[in-house]
Amino acid sequence: MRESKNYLQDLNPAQREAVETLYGPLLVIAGAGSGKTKTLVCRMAHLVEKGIPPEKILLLTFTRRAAKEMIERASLLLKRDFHKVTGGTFHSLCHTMLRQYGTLIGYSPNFTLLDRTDAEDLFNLLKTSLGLSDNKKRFPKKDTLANLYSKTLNQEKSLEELLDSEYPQFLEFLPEIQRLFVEYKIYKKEHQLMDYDDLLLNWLEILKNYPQIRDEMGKRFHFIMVDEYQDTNTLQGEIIKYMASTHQNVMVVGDDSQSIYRFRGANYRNIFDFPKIFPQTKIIKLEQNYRSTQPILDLANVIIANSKIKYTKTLFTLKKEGAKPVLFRAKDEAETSKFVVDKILELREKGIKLSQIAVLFRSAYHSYELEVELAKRGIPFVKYGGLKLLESAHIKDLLAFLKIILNPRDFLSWNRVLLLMEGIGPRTAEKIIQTLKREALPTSLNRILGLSPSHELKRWLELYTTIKPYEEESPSEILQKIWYFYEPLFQRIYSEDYHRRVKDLEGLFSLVLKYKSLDEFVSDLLLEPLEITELEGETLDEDPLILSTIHSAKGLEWHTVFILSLIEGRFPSLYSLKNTDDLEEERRLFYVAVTRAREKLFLLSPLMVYLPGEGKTFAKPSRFLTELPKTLYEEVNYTTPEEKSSHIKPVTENYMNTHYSTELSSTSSFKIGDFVKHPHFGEGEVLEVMGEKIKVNFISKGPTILHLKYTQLERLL
Ligand SMILES: Nc1ncnc2c1ncn2[C@@H]1O[C@H](COP(=O)(O)OP(=O)(O)OP(=O)(O)O)[C@@H](O)[C@H]1O
Repeated sequence: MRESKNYLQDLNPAQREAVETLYGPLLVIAGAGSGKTKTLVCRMAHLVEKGIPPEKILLLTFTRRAAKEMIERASLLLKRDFHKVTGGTFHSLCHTMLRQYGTLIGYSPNFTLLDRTDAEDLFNLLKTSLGLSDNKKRFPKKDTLANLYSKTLNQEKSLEELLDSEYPQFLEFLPEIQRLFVEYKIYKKEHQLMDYDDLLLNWLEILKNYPQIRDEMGKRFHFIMVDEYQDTNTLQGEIIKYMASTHQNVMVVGDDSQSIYRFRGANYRNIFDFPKIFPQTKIIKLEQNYRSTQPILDLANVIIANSKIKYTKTLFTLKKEGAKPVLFRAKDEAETSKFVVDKILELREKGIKLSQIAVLFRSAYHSYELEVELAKRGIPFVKYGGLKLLESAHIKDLLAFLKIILNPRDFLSWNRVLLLMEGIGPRTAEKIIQTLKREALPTSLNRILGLSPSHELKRWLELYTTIKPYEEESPSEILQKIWYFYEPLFQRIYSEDYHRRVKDLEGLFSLVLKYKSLDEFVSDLLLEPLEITELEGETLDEDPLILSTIHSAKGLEWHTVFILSLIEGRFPSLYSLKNTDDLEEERRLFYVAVTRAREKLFLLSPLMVYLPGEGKTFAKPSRFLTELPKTLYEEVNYTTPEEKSSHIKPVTENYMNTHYSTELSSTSSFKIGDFVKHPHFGEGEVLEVMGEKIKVNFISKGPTILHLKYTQLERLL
């Protein structure tokens, strides 16, 4: 919805108060769909209307795209240019500031950013050089080490405490891990590298130790606004404290019930601690929801009412009418997919655009079955939240080339680049790197060429020494040159699927055209990794249906929302079941999913799912479903349109229970002597039937007791 010129009059009293409170600390607790984005946009416009120059405003958001959109909306509102507002993520702010002020702590302006996999590779490298990978087979792997390191910084826990609670099997390696972490820090500093956490840590260090920088920041950004405050981490909370210390003009907006990034270090307590850091804080709650109908909100309110710590708020709406959310418990995922696709087609016939419908899920793989069905029935869709572009090897290759152009001392990237070349293995790569460490290019050119006869190395070094990233060449010209060199290597290395991969590269080539500096291009790619779908840009006849993980659906809304796989072990996810805090986060995730729907909500919970190694297995309905009073939703039975003309019928008794028990009794009708087949253990003979349990003598593993409820056996004779 576009704001009108009389934007203040469009606001409700709470929103208006938030917009008109310009000075001092302000905490806005905004329920889902209560107009927090609208409030931020209007406040930004109001600041400028009151004479504040846009360059004095800092807007921190969860994604760069969100900041850009808000700034555009504010400028439309006042019909004024807002491009001087500084908007972006915490990481991008810190990155910009460190390029400018990093020299204070020993970093040159062209330091290199390490993404997560680079950080893991560095751990591997150091592990080998410290001799920790050879003898100690059970030493933690590189991803565990990177994860642990990041957690020690973000969770205010010592390494020992973290190991004790999460990886007790590695406690015996405490001194070695500690040493590794020290080496990791030294290496980064020596080679001008910063990982994602360093961006926050280093900027915070400068803010803490240099009062003159705090003053400078206070003058530069006289008004600070932070969106999605519930998903900031402890370091980000501290950065805000220092950035606003001279004037305290800081507004943060968030919804504690929508905090879903704990697993990445977010600390939802930040929102509760804000008034402690800024004792003058004014708190405003936004509780009127403009998005969903009352029946959807009733469900959402019950879900979150069970949360342990929260700012109590109850969402209400003036949209009282509306259909109750629908629960459908299909026989299996195939039936779920058919149901979802039939409903989507029905909605499309009623005039709802596909792009106004979203299918949400906890993990990207939950939609695989549905994707097949959609493809079969010719429904166009895009999927968000899957693989990030940066995780694909070919993009990492290209980035490595760009990174060594920007920072010749980025030896991690040198290593990747060298290993791509024919005739160069790890030992030669190491020799070349040692030479480069002693003597930079082009002086060391002949010495390096003497280390390997590889033609590709020769071609690369000749090209490398001619590229001048900080002078006349544009980022797109540089990328073209690299591609010219890399293309034959790319076709050789990825010979099986380079046709598919080349599509991502095409996207990258169109993206680079927008950039004037190579440094900015590389930093942006690393700071906000694009999803593959964002680059595909295929032209379709019709806007596609949205498939998305719930994390990627944050902040968005659709006419109709389907939520898949509401079963134990999937949603809530398996890893969360042991820990109350993780389980709480899953609940909030469910709340986020439900509150994305404007008019219609479908909850899907199949009775059986396919588990690798287990075959088809009975599924337990999600605890989030069983907690809900039955009056809040309508459970439906379903037969496909081919089977019946009226395809949805309300269920009179509890469909799930009856259906479930019939399946059970039919499976328990085995008798002694039956030959059966198990998807994992293979064939065997029934020795004993004990109620819901059965004892089978498998050819592969001998007598085994199985629980019929959780296993799938097929009778062979
Ligand atoms: N005062 C208002 N009058 C009419 N519509 C409003 C008002 N405030 C917000 N809306 C509408 O409500 C919807 C939700 O608003 P918005 O996206 O700003 O919510 P949000 O708080 O950011 O949601 P969430 O946190 O759930 O993502 C939008 O369509 C917006 O235009």
